[in-house]
Amino acid sequence: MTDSQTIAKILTESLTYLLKYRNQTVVIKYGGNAMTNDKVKESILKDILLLKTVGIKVVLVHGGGPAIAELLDKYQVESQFIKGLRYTDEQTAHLALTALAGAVNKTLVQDLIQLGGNAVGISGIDGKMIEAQQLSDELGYVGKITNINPALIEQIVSTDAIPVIASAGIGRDGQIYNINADTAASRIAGSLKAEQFIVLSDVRGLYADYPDEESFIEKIALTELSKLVSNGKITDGMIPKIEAIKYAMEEGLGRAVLLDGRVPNALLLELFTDKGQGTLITS
Ligand SMILES: Nc1ncnc2c1ncn2[C@@H]1O[C@H](COP(=O)(O)OP(=O)(O)O)[C@@H](O)[C@H]1O
Ligand SMILES: CC(=O)N[C@@H](CCC(=O)OP(=O)(O)O)C(=O)O
Repeated sequence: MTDSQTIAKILTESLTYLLKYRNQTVVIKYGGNAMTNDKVKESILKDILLLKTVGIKVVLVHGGGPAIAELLDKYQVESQFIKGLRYTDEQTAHLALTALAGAVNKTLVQDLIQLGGNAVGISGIDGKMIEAQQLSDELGYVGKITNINPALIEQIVSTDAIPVIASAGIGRDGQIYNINADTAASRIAGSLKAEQFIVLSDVRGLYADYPDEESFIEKIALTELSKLVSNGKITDGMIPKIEAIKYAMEEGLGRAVLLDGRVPNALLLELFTDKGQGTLITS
């Protein structure tokens, strides 16, 4: 078969999937660790643009842990994580917002536009999209999400632009909170009643005994997941991801996928082929 015949065959075969996902909402959480390599980032953003171009309602929610860490370092502010969440004092809250809603958010928008698409960058503060209150005294200004107002996201989705959302929240009193991006993304996916929630990270997916390759999990149901959590097999940054997915599933989310953003075209392979790539979590 010639190259062009192969391309035509692939396009024809993808028709089933294109029809399946057209007009469906797909929320993608893009973690900061899968942003640090420019090639990986370009591949992810190209996939996201392709999804939008074929009529999928794509919503991008991003983190930026490494960018926050870099800014904190610059200002010599020490940072510590408690169960995967960053202790956030006033200065940390300010710098986290500066990094996430500033450079990270706007660079993603810039990149999507440079690649030929369109995007609108906002944070959870805009339009009171993510309402929050203090999660605990222990964590300072880390927010617990009390409500999601999805109207602004829906408005952007109805245009040619992809909403690019930085995780931050606002209290009733106007206090700004630092919100873990996995939590923000899963709650947004739940509130939009998304058909797919995809978490892009720098790990292949979920392991029953991380990092033992043999223990990689292709598919797991929510009930089994709870057992892994209580057995202490999920640690660090994986804790908020799993907690977030569990919560969103209790709210009605049907399935979520933990995907390795470092794999070229991971999103296309996941959505447009039979063979899933990462770990599929079902409700
Ligand atoms: N059971 C597990 N399976 C997979 N990863 C795990 C597990 N437990 C802990 N982790 C850690 O969670 C990390 C992913 O979370 P994180 O670094 O916060 O990603 P991101 O910045 O993309 O949100 C992995 O790189 C791994 O070190
Ligand atoms: C409360 C809390 O931990 N907030 C996170 C927000 C960014 C984030 O979640 O970024 P990743 O997705 O890259 O990890 C933080 O300060 O790092």
